[in-house]
Amino acid sequence: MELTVRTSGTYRIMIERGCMDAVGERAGELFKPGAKAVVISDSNVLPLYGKRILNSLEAAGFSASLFSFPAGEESKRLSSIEAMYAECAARGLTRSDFLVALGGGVTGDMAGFAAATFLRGIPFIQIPTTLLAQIDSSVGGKTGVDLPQGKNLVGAFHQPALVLIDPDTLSTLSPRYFSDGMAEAIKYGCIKSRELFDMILREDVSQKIEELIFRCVDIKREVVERDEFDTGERMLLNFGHTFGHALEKLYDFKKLSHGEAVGIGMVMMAKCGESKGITKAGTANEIIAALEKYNLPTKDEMPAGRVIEATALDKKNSGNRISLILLKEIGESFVDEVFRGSLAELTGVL
Ligand SMILES: NC(=O)c1ccc[n+]([C@@H]2O[C@H](COP(=O)([O-])OP(=O)(O)OC[C@H]3O[C@@H](n4cnc5c(N)ncnc54)[C@H](O)[C@@H]3O)[C@@H](O)[C@H]2O)c1
Ligand SMILES: O=C(O)C(=O)C[C@@H](O)[C@H](O)[C@H](O)COP(=O)(O)O
Ligand SMILES: [Zn+2]
Repeated sequence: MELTVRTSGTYRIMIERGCMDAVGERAGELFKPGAKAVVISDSNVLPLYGKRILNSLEAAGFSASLFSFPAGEESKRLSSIEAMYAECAARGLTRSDFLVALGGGVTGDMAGFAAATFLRGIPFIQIPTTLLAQIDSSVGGKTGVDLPQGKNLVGAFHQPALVLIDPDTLSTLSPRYFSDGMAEAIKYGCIKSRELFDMILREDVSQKIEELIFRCVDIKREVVERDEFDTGERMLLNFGHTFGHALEKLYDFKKLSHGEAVGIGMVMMAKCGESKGITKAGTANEIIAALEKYNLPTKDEMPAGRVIEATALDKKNSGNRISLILLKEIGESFVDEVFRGSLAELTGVL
């Protein structure tokens, strides 16, 4: 299966078992013979797949090397980017060379940010190896890192030159991180497709993984093509993230994974919408059922007041107003800008 994304950069997304071994050949269509490549991966993924990527790039005539950082969200910080710059400089990368992000969303977001900023921008390829990265983070060009003050507070838009999605890599992924990706899949159903939501809720998605990836990525492609720089419709992809990101930050990026936090955030937002009569009654319970099917948490003990307070640095704030992503019902979402002060009245609902 294949898709093309037409944004500030136009690029192909391939969804095919084993396609990571074709990275050299595919890169050969984009970069000059002999170009240098630094493959960026984390300490779990590099030993699993690093050599295959290196072999494929070298067989195609590229001069490739591997760079890894300690796995986990806690590594998604500026000091890791500095280490990546040092590696790029040590290898003498120029603007005709490229990076390869091999791993989950943490790897993709950071390698993408290093690529966006080293020499003011060099190209990069995404080879996502988690379900979350395959259905969401590898596409659309949001790159960046967390700060202790909040999630993804530093970053850049930088589209990849190519995305190679190899569903075979999911065979080594832990059940926790498979579930993590399912939270973002549930998000796509919530914001854009009742049919996708029903498939996720009622069918065995492990038997239809390519279809699931294709459907999610195709939704993301459509949204990002219409609003690459996140000024309107793209904010819908942030459903569940306002409270989700706040929770991740409140636990110092340690307790909850991104998907777990977003799942809780989606339930909270659906409850807010129901309490205001905006969201169809019963929607929060439908989301809870979908999350439970994939062993995801549906609530957290963090006091609602603290969660609301921690949304102060959310990027959807503008002056004293914040854009919330709400559902009319499963499959239909919209952006609603409200006064931040009005969030306080939600504490009783959450
Ligand atoms: N840029 C975007 O549009 C976007 C979208 C969604 C999420 N994100 C970001 O993505 C990050 C979460 O991504 P994630 O859930 O992939 O986390 P992750 O990159 O930390 O990967 C999760 C864990 O799985 C391991 N792993 C990865 N692939 C594996 C494989 N095939 N086999 C065995 N282990 C493997 C990793 O080493 C890690 O321990 C968050 O920082 C989030 O903010 C970005
Ligand atoms: O691509 C987008 O746009 C998204 O919002 C996708 C989200 O799933 C993802 O978590 C993204 O990194 C959130 O971005 P942020 O702008 O809220 O930091
Ligand atoms: Zn997300």
